[in-house]
Amino acid sequence: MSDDLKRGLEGVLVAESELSHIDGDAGKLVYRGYTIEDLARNASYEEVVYLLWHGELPSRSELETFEEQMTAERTLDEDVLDQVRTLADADEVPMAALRSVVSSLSAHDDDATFEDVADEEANVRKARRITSKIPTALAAFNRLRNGEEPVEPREDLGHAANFLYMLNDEEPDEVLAETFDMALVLHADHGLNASTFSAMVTASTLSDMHSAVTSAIGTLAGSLHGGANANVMKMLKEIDESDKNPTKWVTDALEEGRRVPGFGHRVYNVKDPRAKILGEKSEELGEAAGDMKWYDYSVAIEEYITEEKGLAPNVDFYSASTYYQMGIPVDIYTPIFAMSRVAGWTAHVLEQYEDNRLIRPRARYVGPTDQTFPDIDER
Ligand SMILES: CC(=O)SCCNC(=O)CCNC(=O)[C@H](O)C(C)(C)COP(=O)(O)OP(=O)(O)OC[C@H]1O[C@@H](n2cnc3c(N)ncnc32)[C@H](O)[C@@H]1OP(=O)(O)O
Ligand SMILES: O=C([O-])CC(=O)C(=O)O
Repeated sequence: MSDDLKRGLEGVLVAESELSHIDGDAGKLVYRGYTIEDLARNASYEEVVYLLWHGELPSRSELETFEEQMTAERTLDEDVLDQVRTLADADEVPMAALRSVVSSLSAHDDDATFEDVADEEANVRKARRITSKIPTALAAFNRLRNGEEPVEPREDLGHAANFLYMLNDEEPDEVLAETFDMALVLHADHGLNASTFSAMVTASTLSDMHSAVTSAIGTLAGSLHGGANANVMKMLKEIDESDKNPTKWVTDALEEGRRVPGFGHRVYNVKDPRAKILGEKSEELGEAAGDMKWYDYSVAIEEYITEEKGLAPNVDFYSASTYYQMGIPVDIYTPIFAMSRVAGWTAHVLEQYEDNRLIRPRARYVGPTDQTFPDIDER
């Protein structure tokens, strides 16, 4: 047993996985051997989900069947919708609302059990239901907190387009639907990131799929992980409202010891390939709107931080200005990340159950030893 301390488990190999691979020096990401660039350009989110869960890309007929199965699970049970309403009325934080709702989905899932948690077919069905229902719950939550009634899912729209439709009560145009679909593809999996690892730890105790996804949502919410996308947009807006240019604002922030959201990564030593693709999308959206402000601020910050700190943008940096220009509310950026990443979480949970070993590391004890228990009146 080694006594080397690996803080944050940095670089520690804890599992074998066939799902995704990151080459942090080359800035390359693949899902099951397909490059992220190829998938972003050619695959729909549904195709990527199928790839992650079933090991290969679907044929046309397999995809049709899969899309029908996903579509059939979109509707929320009335009780769950009531819970969404209650959370919206309480003005709950969107990630917390999502965490609570996903947890309670098990109450209405016939496959939910703590008995036979590793049943693969049941787990794929549960993963399908959770993945299909998250967009409905999130769109309904956003509408209800704004005093609007939820919009029923449509069967003739894909996963991405249907979400935007339910969010806005308006069918998105092709550019918006395709951009959003691509964003979902880009966020679907990413090795053993913290939230995925969290899901795996939960599954490794032979707890169930709903618990694993609930753990993962809680983990994604933090500002060092998925929560950074909303913080990037808050920063861009703060810059816009200040009398400083982006470079000055960031210089001051760094001098105050603040971290700049959307920069740095545990695995990438170069620019995240997803940030490159999202940066292009952000630029295209700016050009289409005739307003390059958000993209220009982002580029100025990227140039400065790369030069000054040697840090490159991660996925959260350009997703922020992309979503903003699509009219998506800032505080649901991280729930949208979850809406996509649920594919990866559940795929890793399936892998974990397949070859399970309890995940249980150790801490080096540095506390006091040999203490004598004092009587309560002597403390
Ligand atoms: C989807 C995702 O989860 S992508 C990541 C999203 N998170 C963010 O964008 C938040 C900002 N980024 C960060 O906080 C970090 O880069 C992390 C958490 C992502 C990675 O952190 P780690 O691998 O633990 O690197 P670590 O925190 O040791 O940083 C190394 C050095 O770079 C600095 N650094 C890293 N990121 C940043 C940043 N965004 N702004 C300023 N300095 C930074 C650290 O201060 C540290 O400097 P030091 O050695 O002088 O103390
Ligand atoms: O891999 C990580 O540590 C964080 C990340 O980029 C992701 O989860 O997409």
